[in-house]
Amino acid sequence: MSTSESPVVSIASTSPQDWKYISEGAANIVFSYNGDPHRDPYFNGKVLRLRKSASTVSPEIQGFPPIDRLDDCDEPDDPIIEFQHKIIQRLIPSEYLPRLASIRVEASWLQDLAKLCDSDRPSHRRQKDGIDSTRTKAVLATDLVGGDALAVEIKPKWAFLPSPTHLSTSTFPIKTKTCRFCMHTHYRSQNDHSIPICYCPLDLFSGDESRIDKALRDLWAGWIDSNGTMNNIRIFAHGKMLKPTEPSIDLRALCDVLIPTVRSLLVHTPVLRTLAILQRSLDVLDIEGLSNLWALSHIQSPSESPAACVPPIGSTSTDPTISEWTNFIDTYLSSHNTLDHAHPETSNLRYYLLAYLLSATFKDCSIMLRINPSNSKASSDQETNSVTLIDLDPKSIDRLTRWEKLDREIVESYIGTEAKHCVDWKDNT
Ligand SMILES: O=P(O)(O)O[C@@H]1[C@@H](OP(=O)(O)O)[C@H](OP(=O)(O)O)[C@H](O)[C@H](OP(=O)(O)O)[C@H]1OP(=O)(O)O
Ligand SMILES: Nc1ncnc2c1ncn2[C@@H]1O[C@H](COP(=O)(O)OP(=O)(O)OP(=O)(O)O)[C@@H](O)[C@H]1O
Repeated sequence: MSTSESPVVSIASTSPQDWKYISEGAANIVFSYNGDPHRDPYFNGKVLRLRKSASTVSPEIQGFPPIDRLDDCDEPDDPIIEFQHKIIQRLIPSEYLPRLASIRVEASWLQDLAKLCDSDRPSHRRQKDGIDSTRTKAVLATDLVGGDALAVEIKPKWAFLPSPTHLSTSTFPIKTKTCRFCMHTHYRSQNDHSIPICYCPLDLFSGDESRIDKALRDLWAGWIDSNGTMNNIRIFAHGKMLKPTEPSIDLRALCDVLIPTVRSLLVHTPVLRTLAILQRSLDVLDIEGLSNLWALSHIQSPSESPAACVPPIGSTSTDPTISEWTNFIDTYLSSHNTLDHAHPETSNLRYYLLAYLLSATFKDCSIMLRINPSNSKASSDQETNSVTLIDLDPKSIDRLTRWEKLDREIVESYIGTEAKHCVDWKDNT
């Protein structure tokens, strides 16, 4: 597949009917190429990742120019392409990443695809959003679920307990005992009693085979209990997402194949450990410490208003450009460990803001595990099992205010509950 530097090809040489719905998240919807492999070989083994927009929001409100004013050449490539190429690949070896390329798309083609896929989409997503047909560029990526392989997607979420250094006296006893994911699950379960509650990411990230096994069995139980709607685990066969209630599935046999194979893949891949180290080291202050540093730097700044008027965290900051990200990674790789994180300097506020944003990317990505059928004939081109990280988009700095508020609400909702003890992998090393 071409890289971001190559000429951008157009989707128009395929028909919307050639694309099969795979799945979607909050921001993107993904289709796999299912057309004639000889007519359009460029698209074989690829998925199309399209941005979504809120159903009721007009393009002007989303901040995009209206369609008739968009010059095709003006729309930049989706930011994930350059971000993965120039930033993520300096932290994660490219063998664990899908290949990405930019592709031209057209409004009428996208609108036809939107009609075709409507019935495949989950109703809670359909009510909220749809394919953003004002975009003129999308992303082609390696298809990680197609072919004969089984694929398991795990969204592991937060890998660590925070460093106690910057926690307040009230949050310290809670946040150092129960992990953020388990508290978030508890918070959500107050409004939705059907949420599966067993899975703990610290088991999955523990490096300990029996705890990884427990995490996988908890995810499996969540998959069954939620009828495949829990977003922390998805299972695909022949490019299609499975539901546990599908009559053709032998659940026992599937579980017996999947859990040992996925466990073995996870025990042997460096990906989980790398993710955990990145998440932890980039979120070294916790949102509480970052918020204190933000407030301090605004109080100290002579041009700012008095302390009482400190703006919400991140609200007056701009999103980093790619060159700022590049400088950040240079500093992270050369000097992160030399900084005194227990006493962060206000002059380093921007560094810590970017670090937190990047940590958020690694807290929200997913791992795609491909398991090839063991009974297939051995051949020279037989694929091996693989582990790939997906959904490594840059996060916007305006999320910081929401993350700070959410952190407060999650912890407050946990006060007074019987605290779950989540064991951090760092305590075992
Ligand atoms: O805030 P969280 O931890 O709930 O994470 C959001 C995810 O919810 P989850 O907890 O995985 O169910 C959420 O996932 P779902 O839509 O719930 O599948 C998104 O991944 C969201 O990121 P973005 O809007 O795609 O950039 C995620 O938002 P960010 O926190 O990454 O901004
Ligand atoms: N390269 C790929 N091959 C196969 N399936 C994919 C690929 N990339 C994404 N998918 C599927 O599409 C889904 C949505 O993609 P993605 O996670 O990138 O969207 P998102 O909106 O950013 O998600 P989230 O809400 O979790 O942030 C994934 O959860 C996965 O099931």
